[in-house]
Amino acid sequence: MRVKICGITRPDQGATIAALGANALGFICVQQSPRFVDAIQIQQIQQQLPPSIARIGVFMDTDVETIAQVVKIGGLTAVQLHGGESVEDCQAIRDRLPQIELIKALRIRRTWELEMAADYTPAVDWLLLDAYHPEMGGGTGKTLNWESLQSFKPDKPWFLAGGLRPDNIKQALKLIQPDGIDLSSGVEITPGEKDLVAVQSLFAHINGA
Ligand SMILES: O=C(O)c1ccccc1N[C@@H]1O[C@H](COP(=O)(O)O)[C@@H](O)[C@H]1O
Repeated sequence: MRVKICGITRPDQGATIAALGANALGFICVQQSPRFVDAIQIQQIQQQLPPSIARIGVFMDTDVETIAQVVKIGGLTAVQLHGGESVEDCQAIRDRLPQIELIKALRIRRTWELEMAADYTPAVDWLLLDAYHPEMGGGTGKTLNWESLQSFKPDKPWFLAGGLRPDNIKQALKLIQPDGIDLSSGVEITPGEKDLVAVQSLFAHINGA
């Protein structure tokens, strides 16, 4: 299973979280977020990481050339689209950056919105489900209704996100079996400052300790 820890802002924390067992790290490329990091900061963080770890840039409704520039400077291996990007937008990014893994996040308010996933699967590599929040784009700490996801079986692998924490991860994984999990505020002291003890506890829970 992929385990992504998102909202990394510091090289030392990125390296430690990779050593603790994360196989993907996320960088928030959304200027309005308190977890925002620019391309140079991402470059500095990623220089401390093992080559095997996925480096995922999180964008919201960003133009394709800006994304391409951050990918290049920051050394990203994947792009997560967390805004209102259309299937055509995803395809345009895929055409511009064919070597980059593409993840489309869907912020789910009502169960029927899961049907959108089928439209996106041909254009992306992964899906990601996050909880909807009226004022915030992400990093909200809000959980999805996990029972309602039990029949969610898209044609592409998917990440479960939204309000996951060391103390609820086992319950979530008992109900559903996503291909990856994605945590941000649930392993933080303050936005952008990760709680390394909480990250350690997360891996202990996942690994059944
Ligand atoms: O974390 C942010 O600040 C953020 C801002 C804009 C778009 C996405 C953002 N984060 C994403 O939110 C989810 C998880 O959040 P949480 O665990 O509920 O705090 C994750 O996919 C992040 O990539």
